[in-house]
Amino acid sequence: MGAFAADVQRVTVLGAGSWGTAFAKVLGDAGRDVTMWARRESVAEEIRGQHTNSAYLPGARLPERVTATSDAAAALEGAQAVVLGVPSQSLRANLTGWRSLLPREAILVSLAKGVELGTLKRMSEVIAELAEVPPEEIVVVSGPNLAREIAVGQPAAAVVACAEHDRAQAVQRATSNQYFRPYTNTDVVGCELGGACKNVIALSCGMAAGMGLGANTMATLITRGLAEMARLGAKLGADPLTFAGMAGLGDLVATCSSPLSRNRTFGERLGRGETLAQAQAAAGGQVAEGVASCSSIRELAQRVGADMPITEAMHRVCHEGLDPRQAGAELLGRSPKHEWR
Ligand SMILES: NC(=O)C1=CN([C@@H]2O[C@H](COP(=O)(O)OP(=O)(O)OC[C@H]3O[C@@H](n4cnc5c(N)ncnc54)[C@H](OP(=O)(O)O)[C@@H]3O)[C@@H](O)[C@H]2O)C=CC1
Ligand SMILES: O=C(CO)COP(=O)(O)O
Repeated sequence: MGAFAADVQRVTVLGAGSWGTAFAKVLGDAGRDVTMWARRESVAEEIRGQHTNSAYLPGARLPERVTATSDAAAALEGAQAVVLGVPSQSLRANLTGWRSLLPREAILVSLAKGVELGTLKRMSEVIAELAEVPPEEIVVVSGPNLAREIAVGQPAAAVVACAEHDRAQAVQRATSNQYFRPYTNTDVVGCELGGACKNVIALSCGMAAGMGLGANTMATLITRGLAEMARLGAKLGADPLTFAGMAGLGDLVATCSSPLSRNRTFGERLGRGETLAQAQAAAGGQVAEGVASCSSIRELAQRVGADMPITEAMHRVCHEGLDPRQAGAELLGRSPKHEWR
């Protein structure tokens, strides 16, 4: 029997946005007792009193066993697992405030899909650094999990990754329910890179859609996006198979094709000719992780010598003012090459 054979019953979810809230519902529907931390007391009050989070997940109802507070210390008391559900670029600042409150034995779970600007760290690396625990102990959840679909109980699968397999299994048990099927994996690097990179590829697919382009272009971007994330993964020690799984191809297909994706929608606006500021304003404060991650992933790729032309193009469109049409022309104008070499 592994160290985590006993069930995790009390879970804290830090972050009450789209995915933090939908994930709390997944846990509640799996029979766990969940306390959420919301940055705004009004959101916590609505979750406590009405079991809804109407700003983020209209139409969804949370189980009775999910409650919320805006007091992080109260939320974290007695937690057996702590789920980090805030955006990637704010994780360090948030965790700096929470680190002294984390129960020592709690399993730490990351939901965030991004690479930190500046440090170029994956989210599990940021968590391990601030919580002062070995990186092998951090659990990552990733996969094709558009929050609004999960929140109304539409069936989906995910991957729960941790180098220590019994920790992944404990989180797998805590999140398995009638509509959510988590698989385990020990390749944390691959799962995190898949989740972060697909947001950048979703931006490119949205951009293509905004320019009126069709299925062939989408399939090309998804397939070549998969090739470039796998190249980065190979340089960083990921298992190539991971990219064919939930956190790679699975999440690419969902995010690149769904109008519910914030990254795809953001790209679509750029493709229609809106500026970065206009697209940001239209997002209404909700995070499109690919906008920051295209820069951090590009830098990581340069550091390890991985060729990532779509990511490079997205960085130049988002942050250097390159016209999306010109980006497309430049991608097509690259010198001919073999599909894999
Ligand atoms: N949405 C989805 O379908 C999925 C998202 N993810 C990933 O989960 C992570 C969280 O995303 P998601 O829940 O969708 O994000 P949202 O933008 O929907 O919500 C972010 C949440 O974090 C809070 N927050 C705390 N500190 C900050 C800060 N400094 N800046 C911004 N927000 C802050 C927000 O509070 P407030 O409400 O007060 O702004 C809000 O509760 C991301 O990395 C995302 O890629 C993964 C799978 C699915
Ligand atoms: O990660 C997601 C689906 O798996 C959510 O994607 P968006 O952040 O683009 O909405």
